[in-house]
Amino acid sequence: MDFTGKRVLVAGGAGFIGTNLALRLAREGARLRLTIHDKPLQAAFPDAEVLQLDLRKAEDCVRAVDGMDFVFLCAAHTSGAAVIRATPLVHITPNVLINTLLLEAAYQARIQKFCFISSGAAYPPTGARPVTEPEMFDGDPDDVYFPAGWMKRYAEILCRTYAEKIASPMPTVVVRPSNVFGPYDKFDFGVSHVTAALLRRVVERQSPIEVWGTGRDIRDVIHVDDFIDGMLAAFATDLPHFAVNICAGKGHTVEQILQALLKVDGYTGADIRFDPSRPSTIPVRLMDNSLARSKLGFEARLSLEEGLRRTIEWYRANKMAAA
Ligand SMILES: C[C@H]1O[C@H](OP(=O)(O)OP(=O)(O)OC[C@H]2O[C@@H](n3cnc4c(=O)[nH]c(N)nc43)[C@H](O)[C@@H]2O)[C@@H](O)[C@@H](O)C1=O
Repeated sequence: MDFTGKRVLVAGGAGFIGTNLALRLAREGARLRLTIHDKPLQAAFPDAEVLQLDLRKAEDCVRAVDGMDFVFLCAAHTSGAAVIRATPLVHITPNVLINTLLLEAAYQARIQKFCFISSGAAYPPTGARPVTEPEMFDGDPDDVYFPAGWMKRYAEILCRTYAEKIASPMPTVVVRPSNVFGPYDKFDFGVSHVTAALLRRVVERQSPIEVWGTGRDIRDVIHVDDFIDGMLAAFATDLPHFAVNICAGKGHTVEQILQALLKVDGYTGADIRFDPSRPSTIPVRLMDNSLARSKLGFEARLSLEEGLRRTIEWYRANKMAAA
């Protein structure tokens, strides 16, 4: 898809996905508008228009979308296992407000296409079988993701509503990521996801290396560059509504992710301590990537090791250097 000269809103331009997406779209010649809320941009965007807004307010959503061709909703309250376990509701009200108000504002502003980032965590549990797209509503999400899962599901239903169920519809794309990692992720242990947390412990040569849970939880992890490729491929389809898994299509235990990090970074003889008393979430989450392969020709290119190597390099240059 040619973004040259297109007016593109990246809502949540200071976040992990938003920063990576905006960097890509800037390279592709888009005329960017980025919204920020309470944190500054993480990267330099000399040609972008930057608006500081509170997308939980309808009038700010109206300002955000005004004059745009395309909208990517990357603004969201997200965090890892610790927050999900301790305070599962913190992700509900703000996200419900942002999702509903920005969709409505985009529809009223006659935006050409809207992209929503859902989550693989919204699916019902399928055990060791990779979950496919039609299964999203086949039962409740896993209990630990019941609140956040239904919040994502309702936003997906709204995306379908605006695209298929009303007059003058607005095309919408829903991408369902697995566990994304890479540059500009959150590396603060209290809120970070597993890959970022373990990467930081390895790079900082912590000893012992603490791992929450048993290390046997299984996740599909995907580097953010691959995720952005998949998201933009999904955005380029000419379907009125399309929902697709963007994932690597294979699983690794938490212990395997840690071992890969140790190997890539040359940390030998690490003293690893698994702590089952620390928060864990879903034991296994695998996602099927065949729809993305067949419909979009998308497949993640980076191996786990290469994705980790690039992220470690970025972390050293940007986070360690700044500390
Ligand atoms: C896609 C999906 O991704 C996320 O869901 P998650 O995979 O459940 O979250 P996570 O990455 O925090 O944990 C994965 C597993 O890893 C174990 N683990 C070990 N050691 C650490 C550790 O140090 N930190 C963390 N956070 N986890 C650790 C931890 O015990 C857990 O069992 C959400 O953002 C969700 O909102 C979402 O959409």
